[in-house]
Amino acid sequence: MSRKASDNVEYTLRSLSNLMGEKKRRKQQQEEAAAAAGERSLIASAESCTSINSQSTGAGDLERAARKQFQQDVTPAFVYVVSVFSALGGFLFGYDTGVVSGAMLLLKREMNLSALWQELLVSSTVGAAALSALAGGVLNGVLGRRPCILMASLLFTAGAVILAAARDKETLLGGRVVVGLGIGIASMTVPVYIAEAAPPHLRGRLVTINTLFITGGQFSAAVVDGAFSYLARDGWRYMLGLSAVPAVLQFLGFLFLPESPRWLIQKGQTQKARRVLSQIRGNQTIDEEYDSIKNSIDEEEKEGATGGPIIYRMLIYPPTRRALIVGCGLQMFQQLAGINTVMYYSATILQMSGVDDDRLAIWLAAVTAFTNFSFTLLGVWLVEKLGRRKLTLGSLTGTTVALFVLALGFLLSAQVSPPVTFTPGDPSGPNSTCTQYSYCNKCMLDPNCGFCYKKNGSSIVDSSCIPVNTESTDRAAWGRCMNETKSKAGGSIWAYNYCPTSYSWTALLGLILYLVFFAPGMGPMPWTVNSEIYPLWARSTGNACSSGVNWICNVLISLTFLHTAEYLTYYGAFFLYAGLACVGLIFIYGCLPETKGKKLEEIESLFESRLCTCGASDSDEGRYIEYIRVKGSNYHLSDNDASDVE
Ligand SMILES: O[C@H]1[C@H](O)[C@@H](O)[C@H](O)[C@@H](O)[C@H]1O
Repeated sequence: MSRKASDNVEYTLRSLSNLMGEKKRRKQQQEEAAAAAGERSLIASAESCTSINSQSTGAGDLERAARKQFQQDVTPAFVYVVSVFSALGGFLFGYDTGVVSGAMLLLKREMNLSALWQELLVSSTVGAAALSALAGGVLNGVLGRRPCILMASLLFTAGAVILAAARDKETLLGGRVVVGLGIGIASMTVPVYIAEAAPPHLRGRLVTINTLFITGGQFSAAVVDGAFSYLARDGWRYMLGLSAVPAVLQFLGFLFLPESPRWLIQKGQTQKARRVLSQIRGNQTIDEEYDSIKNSIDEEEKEGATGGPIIYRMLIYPPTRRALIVGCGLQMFQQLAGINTVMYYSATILQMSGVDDDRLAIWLAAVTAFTNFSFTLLGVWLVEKLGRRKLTLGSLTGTTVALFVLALGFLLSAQVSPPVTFTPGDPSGPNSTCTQYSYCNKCMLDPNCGFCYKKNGSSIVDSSCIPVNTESTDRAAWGRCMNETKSKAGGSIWAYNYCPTSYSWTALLGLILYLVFFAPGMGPMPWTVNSEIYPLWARSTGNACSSGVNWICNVLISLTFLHTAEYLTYYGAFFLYAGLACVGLIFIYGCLPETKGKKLEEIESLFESRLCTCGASDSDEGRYIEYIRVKGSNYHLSDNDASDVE
């Protein structure tokens, strides 16, 4: 800022302080008293005051200048360091869930893995993550956030070492379970830790960075998969073992990073909490924030004296019960909208669209992961501009449309599905089911069969339906497509899981649209919103439950996709996801309140009215409360009302 400009700001800030005058101080005293009795009244006063504020443009300018000044000196670099080191947990979550698909291509050959073992290696991680996310609630409450993050990084490191050194499939399974335990704990702890350390005006952005790291981890995994796929032997050891690097980095970083100040206050370690809070707030006075956290904890303790397990107390207390329903609902709809099916089957979708080279498909899958990553970046930018509610609603609307486009793509492809024109003799006997199908779409829906064809220009010739090789779906059990080498100039092409048609590009369009819309909102918001909607006493348990729901629905959707497609066909499955996304849209429209800019201690009041009327309060922009600091003194933005400026 130039000297002149900064003088101006100083001048306006000084005038603003003067304007506040005696009346301001009196009002502050009243507010402190009100704060001790609960902070509800602040919201009401903010509602009325903001409308008066908007009448005075001059006051608006002053506010803006003051806010700018405030934001400049409240965001010390340390809070970013804390967030980035925590978000390495998100990176490992993404890397370890993403890397397995590429590693599997090599592993299944080298270790001769059956389909059951392949499925076990993929889903054991997700299953273990579901269990440890649920258990993470207790661990977080008892041990604190920092030991849980340290524990997760140790598990990630141990898992990576076990996997890289594995000699048999049983050890691989053990390693995948250890990694899954780390993922579950990290997925529920990291967002909570960041939310508790962040200042309110940056909280959404910093927590969303964690999801950026998740999708960044998935993208890095895709690149590593691509690079090591050229290594015929032991490539998978590097793919699976490389995650030890960020895991060790996180472990070392967290040896020096502090515990969450809110957890420390809750456990009565107030001196330490003060030290940590001033460390992460840099040059700012922390008294107001400290008192507000302390008051709300004292109040919670008085109210929560009823005893019993936390989950029981959450369920009998309406605001936390509602928050839990909203949090779990968001996580459930994130998975029911099919993100991991789309990511997992992106290779198939790409092949459908005419990519018939394996290597190219692997690299294009990296492009898909990159789209997910780069549009999550858009979410990081939008979350503090649009707010959580608008971002989630916009994102899910687009995602639903994309799912319909995907479904239509599969439907059109099925309708113009190429016929079987060539029926070679089956060496195992004449009655193989595959050779009895007369169209590709029937053939592709049978998991035991694949479509083998040649291309003459753009038309499909010499097409047959052949049983798939029991060891690898990459080739036919016998005949022209037995060899994995693909198409190349006039050769035969093996299509497993898809049919080549001229409408295949609609599926590619659907895929791109899906990621563009899903990534900025539905990807990160369930994690972000869950990190902020529970009061402190219920935060670990609430996040444990909602993360558990996320992982359980993840297993459910990815494991049932193939069967769903078999019963309902591919387009039927995507129509089903689109339908579920519509239900999610209604739920979010009705039930998700806006939490942008609010202090964690204020958010509970958003769930005080009946469930699914909270969405309505979003239009009430007057509920927005912001604290700004002018020349070292804290004051409430709503104090700048007409009577102060007269
Ligand atoms: O928020 C994340 C992200 O969207 C990932 O891409 C997805 O794989 C995860 O399941 C989800 O929880």
